Amino acid sequence: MLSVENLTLKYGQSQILHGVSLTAEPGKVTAVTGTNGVGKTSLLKAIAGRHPYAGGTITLDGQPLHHLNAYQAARAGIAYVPQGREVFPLLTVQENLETGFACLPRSEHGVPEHIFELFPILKDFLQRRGGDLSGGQQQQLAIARALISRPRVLLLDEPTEGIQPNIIQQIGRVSAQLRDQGDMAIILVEQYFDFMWDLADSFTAMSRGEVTLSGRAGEVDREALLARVSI
Ligand SMILES: Nc1ncnc2c1ncn2[C@@H]1O[C@H](COP(=O)(O)OP(=O)(O)OP(=O)(O)O)[C@@H](O)[C@H]1O
Repeated sequence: MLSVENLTLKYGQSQILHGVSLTAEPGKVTAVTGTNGVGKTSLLKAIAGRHPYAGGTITLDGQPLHHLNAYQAARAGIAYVPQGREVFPLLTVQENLETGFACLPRSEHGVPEHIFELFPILKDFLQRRGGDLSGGQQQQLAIARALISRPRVLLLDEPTEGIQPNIIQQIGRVSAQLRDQGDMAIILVEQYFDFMWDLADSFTAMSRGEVTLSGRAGEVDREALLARVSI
């Protein structure tokens, strides 16, 4: 289980996160939501070692992760699919996937076949450049690349943004499949309410760097949560 406690984060002098706490259990999708600029991406960046946090603790299965950098976080089992995907446009799909090997020992350098079962289109396009894929295909590639390291925690930052409905459905199905395997905790930052509502097992809503509502599916009031996502 990933546990974030009382996390604070700053960009220079401006404090963005003010004591955020959440837990993400294996076999569950934990949704983090809120309007633009409330600090959702900053929270994921802190967990993924992409930006230092000022205070608080992050633990994975009870072990404190002491201010890891991105490489160390990946080695610890945390995979991050950034908003905007960050696919390398001039590298092929194959090469993009291989960048996921960076934190693995050489003996584990191989693209697991189940990745192509999740995203069959990638197998057809292995030699195509990342930049020539559609937005939806790039999102699939970004998720596939994150899965290469067999993470224990998968961080998805607005995976539906700018994606057509049929690919959104596929990303929903894949996320549910990964969740149902039971060994991976998924944190989903999302503003597309229905997608998140249908998929997630628990919800955390943020406003101005603080958690304003959290709870499990079935316990959280839909309208109260919706009000925190709508502007
Ligand atoms: N590198 C940075 N330097 C300074 N301020 C930043 C930086 N990155 C983000 N911010 C600011 O921090 C705040 C939170 O940004 P963040 O991207 O975490 O929010 P968000 O909830 O993910 O927003 P969105 O839904 O628009 O992606 C915003 O006010 C943003 O302008």
